[in-house]
Amino acid sequence: MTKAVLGIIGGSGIYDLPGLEAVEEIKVASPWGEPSDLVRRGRLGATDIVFLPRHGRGHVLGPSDINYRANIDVLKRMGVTDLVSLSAVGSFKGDLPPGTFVLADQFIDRTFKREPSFFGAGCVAHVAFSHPVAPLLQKRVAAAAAAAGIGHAVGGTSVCMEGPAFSTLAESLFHKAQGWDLIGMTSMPEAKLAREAEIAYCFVGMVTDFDAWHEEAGPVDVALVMHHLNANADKGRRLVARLARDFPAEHEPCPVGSDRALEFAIVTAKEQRDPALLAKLDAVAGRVL
Ligand SMILES: CSC[C@H]1O[C@H](OP(=O)(O)O)[C@H](O)[C@@H]1O
Ligand SMILES: Nc1ncnc2[nH]cnc12
Repeated sequence: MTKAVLGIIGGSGIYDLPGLEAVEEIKVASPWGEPSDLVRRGRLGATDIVFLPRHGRGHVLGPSDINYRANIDVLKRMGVTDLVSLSAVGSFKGDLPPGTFVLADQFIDRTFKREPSFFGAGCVAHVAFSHPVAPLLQKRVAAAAAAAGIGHAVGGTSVCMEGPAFSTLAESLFHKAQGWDLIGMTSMPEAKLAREAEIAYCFVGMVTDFDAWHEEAGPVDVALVMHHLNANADKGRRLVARLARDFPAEHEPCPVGSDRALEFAIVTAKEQRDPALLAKLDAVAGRVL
């Protein structure tokens, strides 16, 4: 029996959660470096919430500057069992227009400048990741979106680019031609690291634009993103409030194994493991080390 703690990562436009009660701001130290900001712990009704703005307050970090490992590590240290990631995304589908919340459940990783794992030389691990999103958490988020009257779609593939520049027209047409649904800059390696930390993960892509492919809408720029971001941010906060209302007190075991991903993942022989790396893994992998 594990007490559920709901983590929320706020993306562009979501730097706080105004409804949070009994809020404490906590500087959580991480052996993985500096997280994006102080974490804010509080309650929404009966649910414990831990909030972290991905880009930091004032949006000081770009997508390649974020220390994704430190962010996931501090959320784990705060007891987060279930994590909802809010993210502004572009859409490749005419029927997923700006304002739609898309609960994508597959990712394509096209990043190349980020640390993708807590593990490596001295403690090698390979987690299963065929189903990166936790279905029960996703079901709860979808139910909350429906109850809050937020237009949403369940399922889809989101490609994560390095950025920070948006895509060229050729890249956008290429991504669209693959049949992918969304594009963003932050789902990777966030979702991979959440899996390594045995945290159930649900991605909410809040559509702000049609990237560069749409002839009438014209190519994406920050002004367009910001225009839709503010309305999306209010809906994102409403979604979290509705989700927290009925969130179970106990973490629900994940049918795809998000919460026990390390059970058989570590392959380095016990006597060969590097004590310095093991010390850094205390929160993420303490359960199995
Ligand atoms: C401000 S537009 C591009 C920026 O917005 C998205 O951020 P997030 O995923 O944190 O909402 C996108 O990934 C880029 O980082
Ligand atoms: N079109 C786009 N490409 C990448 N990241 C985004 N975030 C919001 N819109 C985006």
